[in-house]
Amino acid sequence: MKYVQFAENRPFDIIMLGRVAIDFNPVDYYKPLSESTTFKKYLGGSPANIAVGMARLGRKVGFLAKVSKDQFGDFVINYFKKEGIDTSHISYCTNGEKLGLTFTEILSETESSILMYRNEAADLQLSVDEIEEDYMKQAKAILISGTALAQSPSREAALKAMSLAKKHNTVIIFDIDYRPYNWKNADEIAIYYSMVAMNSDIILGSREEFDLTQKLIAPGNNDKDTAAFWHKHGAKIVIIKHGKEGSTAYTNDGNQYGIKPFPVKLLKSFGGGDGYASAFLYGLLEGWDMIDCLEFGSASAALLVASHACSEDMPSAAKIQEFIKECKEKYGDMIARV
Ligand SMILES: Nc1ncnc2c1ncn2[C@@H]1O[C@H](COP(=O)(O)OP(=O)(O)OP(=O)(O)O)[C@@H](O)[C@H]1O
Ligand SMILES: O=C(O)C[C@@H](O)[C@H](O)C(=O)CO
Repeated sequence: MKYVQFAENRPFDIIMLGRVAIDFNPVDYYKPLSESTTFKKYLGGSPANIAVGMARLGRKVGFLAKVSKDQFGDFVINYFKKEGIDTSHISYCTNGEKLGLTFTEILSETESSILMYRNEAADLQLSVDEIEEDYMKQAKAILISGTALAQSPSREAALKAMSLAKKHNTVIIFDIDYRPYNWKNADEIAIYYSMVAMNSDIILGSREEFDLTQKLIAPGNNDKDTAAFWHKHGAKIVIIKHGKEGSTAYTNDGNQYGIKPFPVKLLKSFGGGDGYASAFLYGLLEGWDMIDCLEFGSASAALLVASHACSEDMPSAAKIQEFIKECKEKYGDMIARV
């Protein structure tokens, strides 16, 4: 075992559970959203973007979700199919719930934000009935996105998937992925985030996301204490991201590995985390050393924050390799060992 033990001979490398949405990113950017008139439509939602990223890196990906029974729901299913993602466990909502819509505001070369419409969101309608034990044991890993925990019935569906994954030694990855919409209060966030983090092999989040997760059980931790806390509770890899300051992976053998971001011209501040997760997990499944997984993740993240889309611009392995090579030639070694 290098860092985590992936079960061999399973048809799926990873199954994602959580948010699927539609992104509308402005074509006429560098102005407030209130003034933008033209948008480009993309598949969106963090786990959906990660699914596309990993599929483009050649991994076999499945997805557990509900989508709206309309043209946008069809768009998601067709897009996933085109990318080679298994849609056998994606079903349509039956009570008129709609896919969430996300509008990106790109104000300037350094400032961007998102505006989400997620009332009665389709992805939060996933229920325990849709989590089949047989599907969970067909995957090497499952990724649970934190937004799936924001409301029932998706909350219980995520917890059921986690329990079944545990039963079948499917590696559990928790991407905290905090989005304020749909949560009621900070205690609720802390209760459900910590429940999943306690059972996860790999936890990915920003400092703010770890603070939210630990609010009730280990408040006020710094990064090292945070990692030690989750290692004590069973996590094997804890990744703490600090946006353009870079990120650090803490492994449960007591080592830590830091990576700086690759220099790029930022277009939007969203999607970096999704590029990072998909390329990092790809490296881990390939059995690479931690620092190489981080480098790949950081490079994909940089390509994503420099791009217009979060899903459509997910790079191939060759593109990431080429980008790393070019950056190293221009700027020297990116690896910040800490
Ligand atoms: N300005 C930047 N230039 C290059 N890389 C960046 C920049 N900002 C972020 N990144 C990369 O993206 C990674 C993830 O960013 P961040 O810490 O904001 O995660 P996140 O909140 O999960 O992102 P997301 O908005 O996708 O959910 C960073 O660790 C870094 O590698
Ligand atoms: O759904 C979101 O959180 C915002 C989207 O713009 C984007 O697709 C994303 O998920 C980035 O993490």
